[in-house]
Amino acid sequence: MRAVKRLYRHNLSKYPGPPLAALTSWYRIYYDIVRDGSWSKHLESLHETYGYVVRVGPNELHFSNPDAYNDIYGMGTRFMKQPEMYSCFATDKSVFAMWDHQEVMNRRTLIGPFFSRKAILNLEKTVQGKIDLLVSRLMEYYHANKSANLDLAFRSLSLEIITSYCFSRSPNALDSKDFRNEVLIAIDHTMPMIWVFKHFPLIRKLLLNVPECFASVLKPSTKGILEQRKQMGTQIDEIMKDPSSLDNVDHETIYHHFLTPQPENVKLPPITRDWLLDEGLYMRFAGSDTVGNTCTVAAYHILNNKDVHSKLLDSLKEVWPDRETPPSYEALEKVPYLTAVLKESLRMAHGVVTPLPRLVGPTVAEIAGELIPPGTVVSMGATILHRNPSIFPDPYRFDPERWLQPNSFDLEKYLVAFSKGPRGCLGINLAWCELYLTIGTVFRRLDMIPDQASIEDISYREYFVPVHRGKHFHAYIRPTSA
Ligand code: HEM
Repeated sequence: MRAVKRLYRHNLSKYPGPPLAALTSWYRIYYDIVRDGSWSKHLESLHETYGYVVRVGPNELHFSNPDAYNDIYGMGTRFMKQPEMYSCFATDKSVFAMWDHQEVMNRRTLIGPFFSRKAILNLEKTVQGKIDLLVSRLMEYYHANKSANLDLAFRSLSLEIITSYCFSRSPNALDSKDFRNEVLIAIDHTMPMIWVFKHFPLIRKLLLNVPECFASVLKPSTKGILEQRKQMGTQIDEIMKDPSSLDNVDHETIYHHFLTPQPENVKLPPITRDWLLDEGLYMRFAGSDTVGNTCTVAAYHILNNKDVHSKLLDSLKEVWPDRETPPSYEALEKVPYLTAVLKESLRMAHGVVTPLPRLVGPTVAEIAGELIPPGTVVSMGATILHRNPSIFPDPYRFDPERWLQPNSFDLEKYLVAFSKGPRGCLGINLAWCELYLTIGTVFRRLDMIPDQASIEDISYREYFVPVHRGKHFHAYIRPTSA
């Protein structure tokens, strides 16, 4: 009876899609868990078969029409994030997982100045210092005549930057042997669990409440989450016990902002350990692999395309003639070819690969010309937009020139790696700063040669963010000649 209702008498019955998807959420579970992070790939084939709007779950629609992206995520939208998806990161109290619109706006206002362009410009020297350290670590591979794992190297760098900035602590990620830092290993073990957490929330609850003495006997994929919480919890305990300890750090941290007393009319939850822990864990996750992945994808394509590589180096030399004297971040931002390379890297890396689910309501919403009933989960994946051949011809080709044409400005609205609107990326200024300084510095100072590279090295499984598995992209390192 329920099956008949879902198929024929549901308010989404008129939308095309596989009947099994309309009947049960096990359809999605199969692609998330059994086919191990392959949902967004599958969505591409569903759109080829069923058109621009597909019923992909009993209560869920996915769109591929470019206009839909703005209707779902753009400025002025107020759709709630789908709780089932956002709770699976086990950071329920973070701004990322919150859904009350006003509360989110208050929280974003509180932390916004910490990630403003002004704050990031003040941070430039710190970021450049960490990148210089990465370059000198990579030079050790030159002296040892060994190839370096660039995936881990870039992720170690972004982890180091975000941890130093947000918490004024260093995980010493760039000092770890072969960049195998324990936080990165914990993230790698944790990410595949998100689909289990999403579809089976009871497992998440049980796991997070497991006594520490049992944590050591859990398998690595679950132990990593608990370890991460424990490490960050220790710092928060110290701060909550003695807030004046924050006076001794050399720059502001996220805690300085979160612990600032707010006017009474600003609706914010009381400061608790759980809140600070969830914010901290999410910030570290949001700020590390996203930037690291984009750098890896950039490096892979630059090094596998001689023309792009030499044009990039020539354009960098114009603003950076003396190898030992780096220009400022603001000077690098003005190098058109570097900017084009970074935009193309963001397009190919996507940022977040899982379509970001939003809940329509409280009234009917118009999305790409369709009237969608309240309670429907809607989404449109960035991969679908970034690979749309009518917007980005030959979409699998890394082609920075597409961003340098007279009408390239029109393309900007289709680059959605940072998403858009009221829930767009909060760390976007920091991300751009890291991308300019990292790719600028690494390619001005180092000449790299891929080590038996294939596109497989940057192919990914989808665990919300892309996780590059298998061999990882390696390259031999040598200094540039001048
Ligand atoms: C290349 C780098 C980055 C990319 C591509 C990226 C992408 C994104 C995307 C797509 C979202 C929306 C997620 C959603 O709606 O569920 C997001 C949100 C967010 N990002 Fe980033 N991000 C990057 C770097 C950073 C950095 C460095 C930080 C610093 C901590 C950061 C902090 C955040 C936060 C806090 C949110 C949640 C905002 C909210 O829900 O209101 N991101 N990011």
